[in-house]
Amino acid sequence: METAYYYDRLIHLYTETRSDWQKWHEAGKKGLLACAVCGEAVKLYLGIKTKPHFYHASNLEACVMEAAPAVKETAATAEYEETNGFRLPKSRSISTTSSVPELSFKEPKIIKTTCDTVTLHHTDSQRADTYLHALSRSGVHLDDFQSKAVTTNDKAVLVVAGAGSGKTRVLTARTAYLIHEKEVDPASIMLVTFTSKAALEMKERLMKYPDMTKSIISRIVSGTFHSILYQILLFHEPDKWKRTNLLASNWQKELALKEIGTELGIDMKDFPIDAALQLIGAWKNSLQFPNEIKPASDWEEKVLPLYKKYEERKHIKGLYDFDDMLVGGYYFFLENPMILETYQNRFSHFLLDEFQDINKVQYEWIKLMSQKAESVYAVGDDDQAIYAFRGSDPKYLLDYEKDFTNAKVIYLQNNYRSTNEIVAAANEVIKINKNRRPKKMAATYSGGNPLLFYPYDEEEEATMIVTDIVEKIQAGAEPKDFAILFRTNTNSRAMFERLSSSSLPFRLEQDSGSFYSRFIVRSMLAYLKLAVDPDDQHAVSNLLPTLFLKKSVLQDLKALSILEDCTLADGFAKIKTGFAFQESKLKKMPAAFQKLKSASPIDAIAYVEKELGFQDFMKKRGNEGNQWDKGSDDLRDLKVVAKKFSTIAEFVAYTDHMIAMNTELKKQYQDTKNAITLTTIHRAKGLEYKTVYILGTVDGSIPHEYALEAYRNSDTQPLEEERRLLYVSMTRSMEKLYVSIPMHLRGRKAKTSRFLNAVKLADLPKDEI
Ligand SMILES: Nc1ncnc2c1ncn2[C@@H]1O[C@H](COP(=O)(O)OP(=O)(O)OP(=O)(O)O)[C@@H](O)[C@H]1O
Repeated sequence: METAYYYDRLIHLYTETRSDWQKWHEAGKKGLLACAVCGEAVKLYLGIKTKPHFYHASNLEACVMEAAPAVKETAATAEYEETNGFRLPKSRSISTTSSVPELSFKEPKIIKTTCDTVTLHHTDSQRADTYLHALSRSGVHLDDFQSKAVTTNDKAVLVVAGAGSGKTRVLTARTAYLIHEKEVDPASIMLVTFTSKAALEMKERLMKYPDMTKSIISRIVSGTFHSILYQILLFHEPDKWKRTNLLASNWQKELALKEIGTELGIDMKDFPIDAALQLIGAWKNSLQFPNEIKPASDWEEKVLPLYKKYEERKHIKGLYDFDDMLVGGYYFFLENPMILETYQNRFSHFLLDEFQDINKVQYEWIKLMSQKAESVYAVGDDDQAIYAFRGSDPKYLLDYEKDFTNAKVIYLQNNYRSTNEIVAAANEVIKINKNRRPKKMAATYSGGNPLLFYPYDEEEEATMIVTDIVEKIQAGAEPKDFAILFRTNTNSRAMFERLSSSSLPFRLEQDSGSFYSRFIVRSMLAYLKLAVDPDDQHAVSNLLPTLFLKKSVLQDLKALSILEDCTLADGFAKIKTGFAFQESKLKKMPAAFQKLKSASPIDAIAYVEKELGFQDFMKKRGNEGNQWDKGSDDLRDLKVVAKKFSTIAEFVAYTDHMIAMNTELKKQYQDTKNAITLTTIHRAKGLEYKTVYILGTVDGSIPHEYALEAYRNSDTQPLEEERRLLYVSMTRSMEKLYVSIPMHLRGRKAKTSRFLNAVKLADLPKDEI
């Protein structure tokens, strides 16, 4: 059915405003839609594959579309007119006979792949080595590439392990092989992993290998660069590196930077400290020290003095952070050649995981340590290098043969994780990158094609995904089978909200707080909150910076409200700042709050923006900060939500509820193993899921706007890293991959990610709908 009653208005799906579908979907859930034939409650179906339609919640076959009356009345369009400072929607009549609007439902497409684009590499059961025989008998099968990688005798080896090619298997088998077949003392093996979890996982896997014992495994030196170096430093310089001197938490570093910034006269309120710390970390990991840096942008210029003082402060106070473990460790060995020699003599075999994400200090340290080693064995995938912003550099993997003479490079090109169709599509995307080792992954089994779908915007995207997950769970899937991947935390807002209002268990893997607590968002919401509650102190303190007023004005307002018996909102008119222009602006505030009270949230936001100086504030403050998050994006995102509400009271109550849910749900599902994963692509690295959804695959999101900006300035590296991010996200999927291409993002028309130009599309086969 394509028609239904919304209250007493007859609506038609394919002749009315496309942007209303989400509103109607929600109305259906609240029982506000009725069948145009029988009057029974109906809902609006918004899923990925099947065309949207109204359906009876109780009986699917109850009425047929033909019986529905024709739509005659007028419908709102996306056009607006200005009245008294508010933007109000203009009405325009349409009829059922009008042509289908531009934004009708866009059918999903599949990524077309031909089976001969990838050929399966054959595996070989002939094992020359006794230990590999034993491994095979115990269930650890290795293909030809893997066997070759495990048994190589070369001194410097680079295993280029494509996505899902079993690098963990190879690393663990290689470790066991060295011990059992080559009789290497486990204590002379150093196994470096990207995370402590990976080190633990490898030890657990090793336990299942033939002739492995706990005591053998415990003698292997394994862990992250940080943990290994820290143990060494703690052993040699226990006082300097004692635990109590560590700035272990982010908040400790943030506090230090905040104090330094204030000392330097920088306004640190809402300064993006996390991004500054990230840049400082990247500099340190690339062994760039404050006096040598030539800032390459305004942002770098801003952070450089903070970096300098931050280092000085730690030095004076005898403190250190995680990056110091690496830099300190490297210089410790440079300055103590005798100790260096002891370690060089001790470690004969270095095994290095995730080599594509190694940074300069780690690399230099390994080169130093391994000068006398029998083998340096690096495993990584240049197509999965995604940590440049932290100082990692794939060039070490790309230039391996230049740095390690006579290095042998072995490729693992069988992907055991994903279907042929997913692997082929991912190959097509990544092969456009120039800065890579050419390779082509081959899959080991076939399945369904990856699918592209086209929601109207991020709201509809979230709804479609939830519908799809619910259907799959009803058909037997489990919540843990699903991952929803997004580029940056702000891309997860709508998805988080939709999952929160469903009963699906999900885990949000992110550190940042709620979208509604972000600087620009809470500043704008402060106006709306004061319109609803003129005595909301919290709102006043969030609003003051937008009017360029000091924090202390809150105290003045409180005093005024008592002395003059008025609300805090009315008090604005009586504030004395000493600047005539500012005071005359403040005088208008109480009337403005009154006006806002009766406006719809979207009109109210437009009014605050244009009439109350918020746009000026945004220009001066909102876009401050780093290249990833922009205040203007947040405001546009807020408008997308605002459109869904007709009163400010409802809207602000919703935002408060979402802030509470952010904390609540994090706690609720923290330990639930069987939950949907909602995570950034970065955090999904190394993981695999049966079904993966990629959100917002449009230009400006993937690739991120900062990479496009760099590209416009002739720097292609960030764009290549963004392409790798798409590759990593595609290859997390084992069986089903859904790529979402919203037609609008943050209220603006969006364009399909340029990365998808590399794939060929076809219609979804009828039997798959
Ligand atoms: N020879 C093999 N035969 C069958 N399955 C294998 C083989 N090698 C690896 N696998 C399986 O393939 C999957 C992918 O392996 P693994 O997670 O080690 O890949 P990876 O190289 O680390 O992937 P990525 O780099 O994409 O995270 C795992 O489920 C693993 O058990």
